[in-house]
Amino acid sequence: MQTLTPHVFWAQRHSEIYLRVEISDAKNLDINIRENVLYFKGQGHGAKGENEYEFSLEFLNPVEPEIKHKSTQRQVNITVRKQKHCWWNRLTMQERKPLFLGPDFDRWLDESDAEMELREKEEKINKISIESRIPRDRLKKGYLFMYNLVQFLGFSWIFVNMTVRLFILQEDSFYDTFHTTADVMYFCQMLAIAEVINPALGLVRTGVMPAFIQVMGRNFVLFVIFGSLEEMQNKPVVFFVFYLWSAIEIFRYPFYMLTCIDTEWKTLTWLRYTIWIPLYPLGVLAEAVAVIQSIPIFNDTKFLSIPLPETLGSFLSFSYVLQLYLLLMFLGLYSNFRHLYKQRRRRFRMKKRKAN
Ligand SMILES: CCCCCCCCCCCCC[C@@H](O)CC(=O)SCCNC(=O)CCNC(=O)[C@H](O)C(C)(C)COP(=O)(O)OP(=O)(O)OC[C@H]1O[C@@H](n2cnc3c(N)ncnc32)[C@H](O)[C@@H]1OP(=O)(O)O
Repeated sequence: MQTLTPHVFWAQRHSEIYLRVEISDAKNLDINIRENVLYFKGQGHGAKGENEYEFSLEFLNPVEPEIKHKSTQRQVNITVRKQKHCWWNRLTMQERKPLFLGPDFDRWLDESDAEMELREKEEKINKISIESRIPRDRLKKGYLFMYNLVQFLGFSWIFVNMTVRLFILQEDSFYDTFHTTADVMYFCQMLAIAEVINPALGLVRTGVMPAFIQVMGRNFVLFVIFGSLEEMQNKPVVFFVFYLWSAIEIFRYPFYMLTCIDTEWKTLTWLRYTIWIPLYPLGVLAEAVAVIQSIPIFNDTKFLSIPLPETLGSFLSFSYVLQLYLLLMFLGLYSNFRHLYKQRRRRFRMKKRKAN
């Protein structure tokens, strides 16, 4: 068996070199790159029958040392990655083209065609990634739409129920708000925990902290102050707290529902980003009144108080937690008021920019 040089054909793209070695049924292949030189050795069937074949090529520019090769019945295909994404003037370091080397016209492209091919490939990838995002987007919007719809229905029921009772029973309706609406309020506020989870999972573009302050603040008042103290449940303050909470939500949730279907109703947007200005401080004030009214009840009943060792006194009253909570409440009000103010400015600035 003699050692011969095979015919080798080449083509390039911006990031790769393709070599086609004209030997069929190749075996015992040893192909590697050392110091930017490709060494090829192998047995196979070429123009002069079954022989050993070998060649080497020193590349014009640096290439990656790892190569991919595949031997078929007709040829050996080699792919080498360029270190830099660029177009080469020729393949080898030596200016004169080796005699055994020629262009692979099946894969040959000039620079501008290769660029076009690259752009087409990128466009295809972008299209695929957009297409794969569409069902996920639909699912997300569907979930948010349903969530907002359920909340809207819940808070509307509370608001309408309280309004009708106010018209019919007038002041008397203040005293049984809890017994007539608490179940629905429990349901809506438990569900509202999703409002902390949604931004945490990246389902809505907003901060986790404002939602956490909002949901935890309300749930503390609802479950701890009203829910656990029967003495609080027939106080008029429940009416004011529930009325103020639901008054904002009957605008906020339909506003979100419309954003889920990429629709905007200007009046609703204005209401969502404006009526919190009087409602939020009033809501916090009503909640603060509820907390203050509950302090003597917690003190008298010792409910939720922590028993202490005798040397330190008998109980650590829950009223200390409530006093701390009152402070937190005003810090929460400040933080969320600032957040909502920023959201309002961002929203109306965006609209102005769109109008110009
Ligand atoms: C025991 C531990 C306790 C620890 C806490 C202690 C602190 C206690 C402080 C308590 C203070 C709370 C008082 C409060 O309870 C009183 C009241 O509620 S009174 C009634 C008036 N209240 C309000 O007006 C507040 C209403 N609530 C809110 O506005 C939100 O809950 C809030 C998190 C405060 C702000 O919402 P957000 O940050 O989401 O702003 P945006 O509405 O502008 O939304 C931003 C973008 O996200 C999209 N988004 C958001 N949610 C949804 C959704 N559910 N579905 C679809 N899309 C949603 C929205 O469209 C915006 O997108 P884009 O910018 O693209 O338009």
